[in-house]
Amino acid sequence: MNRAATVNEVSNGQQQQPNKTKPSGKRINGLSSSVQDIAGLLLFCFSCFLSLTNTNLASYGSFEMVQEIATYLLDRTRIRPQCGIICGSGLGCLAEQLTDVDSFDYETIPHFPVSTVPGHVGRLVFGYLAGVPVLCMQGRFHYYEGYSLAKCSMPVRVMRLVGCTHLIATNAAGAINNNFHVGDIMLIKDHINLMGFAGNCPLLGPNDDRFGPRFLGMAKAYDPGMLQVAKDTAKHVPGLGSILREGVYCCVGGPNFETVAEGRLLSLLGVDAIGMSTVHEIITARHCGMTCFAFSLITNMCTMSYEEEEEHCHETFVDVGRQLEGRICELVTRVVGTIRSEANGRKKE
Ligand SMILES: O=P(O)(O)O[C@@H]1C[C@H](O)[C@@H](CO)O1
Ligand SMILES: Nc1nc2[nH]cnc2c(=O)[nH]1
Repeated sequence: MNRAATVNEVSNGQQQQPNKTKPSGKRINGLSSSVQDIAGLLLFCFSCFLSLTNTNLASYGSFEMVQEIATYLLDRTRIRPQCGIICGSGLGCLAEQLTDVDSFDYETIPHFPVSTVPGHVGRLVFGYLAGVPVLCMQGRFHYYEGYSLAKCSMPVRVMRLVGCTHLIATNAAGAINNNFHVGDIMLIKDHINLMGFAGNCPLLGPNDDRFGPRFLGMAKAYDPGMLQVAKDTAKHVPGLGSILREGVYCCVGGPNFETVAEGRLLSLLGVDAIGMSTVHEIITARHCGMTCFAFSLITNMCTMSYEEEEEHCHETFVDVGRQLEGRICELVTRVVGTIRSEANGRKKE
């Protein structure tokens, strides 16, 4: 049995020891057999709960499984992407910019989860943006949909195995920073992995060195070069400079939005915007050596006082994305364009 198969079997709970229940009818510590039966039943329920919880947290997608998905896709398209793009809520328009596309609905791809959130179409789109071969995830997976963080981020490993060296992740987020406005674009310069603080991480479980190292530095998670390109782009795209911000993103599990106390706490921690994605995707991408760039579309202001009206509505968030389509597409196209020049530069060396 190979190591990756072991990872998977452990995560699916199939290799666990069967419960060793005590034979009923005997007296232990003076307890009657019916009390013991109830205690045994409770123990059984508790261990089922634990194993379910573990399945939800543990790793998903052995190297072989991810490779099978990559091969399935590469056998069906001639495009060899250099950059993966993840479209956040209301940002699916990015995929519509691609030319010469080959699309795959998630349902048709082996081992792929399905999208359950409105505004996340559920399609992988291969194509060209600014002449660069790219792979767009038109719809991502969130922890609150019931997927483990490893499963949410598994497509990033697929991107890597089909050849992507770069990742651009986008999301919809609520602003904590009160200098921000709805409709701003926040370039992510760093993140706080709050779920990781509680021991939940996409890299949980045995490490497969074919993906990346066991221990991973995250100090340069967001590539300073790509960040600079984005800032420079703002000088050339009308209406972009005035809405471009930079800040720290934090992912919470969701699907509920934050309480006032939670918003205030995250503000104290140095968070500028809160969302429900991206962090685990970036960790997974950095683990397999990808260069990362990410931004948040500010769709709402987080409710920071009890006097404020709470105005959080997913459908409205999706509309904010539609209104800014032009500038967002221009930003992403220009950033992707530099990947082509980078690759050409390397060829000439
Ligand atoms: O996929 P993203 O992170 O853009 O989605 C955000 C977080 C929730 O899924 C949703 C809330 O409206 O938008
Ligand atoms: N957690 C969280 N996610 C969001 N996604 C879009 N807006 C928000 C928000 O206010 N909070």
